[in-house]
Amino acid sequence: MTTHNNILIQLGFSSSFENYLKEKQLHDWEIARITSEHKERYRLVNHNGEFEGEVIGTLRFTAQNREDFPVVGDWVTITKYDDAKVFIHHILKRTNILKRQAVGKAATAQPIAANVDYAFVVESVNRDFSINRFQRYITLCFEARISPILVLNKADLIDTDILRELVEEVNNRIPDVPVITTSCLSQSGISDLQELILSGKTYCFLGSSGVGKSSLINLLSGSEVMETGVIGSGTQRGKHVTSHRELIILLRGGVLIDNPGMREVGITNAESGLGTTFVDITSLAKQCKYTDCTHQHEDGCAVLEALENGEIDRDSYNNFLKMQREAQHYSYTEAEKRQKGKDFAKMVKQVKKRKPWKY
Ligand SMILES: Nc1nc2c(ncn2[C@@H]2O[C@H](COP(=O)(O)OP(=O)(O)OP(=O)(O)O)[C@@H](O)[C@H]2O)c(=O)[nH]1
Ligand SMILES: [Zn+2]
Repeated sequence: MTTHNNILIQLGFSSSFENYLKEKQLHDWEIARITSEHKERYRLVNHNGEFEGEVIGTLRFTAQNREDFPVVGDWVTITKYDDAKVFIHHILKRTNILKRQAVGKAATAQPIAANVDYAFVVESVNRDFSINRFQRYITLCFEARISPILVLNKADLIDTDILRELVEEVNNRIPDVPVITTSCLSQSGISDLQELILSGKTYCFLGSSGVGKSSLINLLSGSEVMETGVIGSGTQRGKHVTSHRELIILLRGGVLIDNPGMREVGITNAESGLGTTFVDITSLAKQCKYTDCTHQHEDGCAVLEALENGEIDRDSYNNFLKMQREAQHYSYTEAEKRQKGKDFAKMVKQVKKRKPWKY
């Protein structure tokens, strides 16, 4: 039993899920984690190996939208009906969910991954580099209650001095988020990245196309991907190797999520994340004369004043306005906002407490 528990913990199972099982009287059920989803066909993994699954029963009939179905990273309860086939009955309460929102379709956020602890936000240091984009991704992470880690990849393409300057600039603009530099070509910094990956935690990779996410994932997983035979015991051993697994379990610990949806995660729905990325601006905003100040032309605007005095960065300010507009466009319901505000404050505390890394 202990071995089973250990494997589940390695796969990302934690006390919050355990508490949920107890609370809902589900603790006698077998549980598994979703590793991929394709048209309502699921792949799952647990201490007994890998399975194919489908959603049945109450879960299926009460599901109203896409979010009510399992996504990659979800923990679910299962029953086996065949050697490697299972029915999925319940989704354990998610710690968070990452969504993708097609531009122009304000109402349809598509869930792509659940229960993600950390995001590696990747940019390449050559021509497309943008701190604003970093800020926007970080905001998205905060919104989803995911702790961001910034990765400046393709370090081989620029001078060490310039790289150092870039890191300094990022640290100045985004002080409370860890920054590391990597090169997939020379493999420098890859071990730093590896060190950040903790056993039992789940990581995703965000960033524009071509910045090197796949290359990083390949280097991190390499030969160390946990194969079915290692996870499974007895009859399932080595039998059902999943070729398109989107949840990669590293042998040395840690779970990486790499699915196609992740590549399209844009920068929307970011309103409640604004407060952390732009903490200087939002705290100033409280001193504005008008509570509904837009910080663009009003009398007694503390933000504009600080901008004039050079106390806040103009790029940050412009970026803040842009994101504020986007966030309003994709705004949440009031109830959702209230809940998010609470969760968010808790998360900010956690991130600050966490910060075990220094550049
Ligand atoms: N010079 C250099 N090239 C790199 C590095 N990392 C990745 N590349 C190259 O950059 C290109 C894009 O890398 P990918 O890993 O496919 O990028 P991606 O972020 O996964 O891109 P999408 O799949 O489109 O999201 C490839 O040609 C890589 O070989 C690096 O550290 N240095
Ligand atoms: Zn103002």
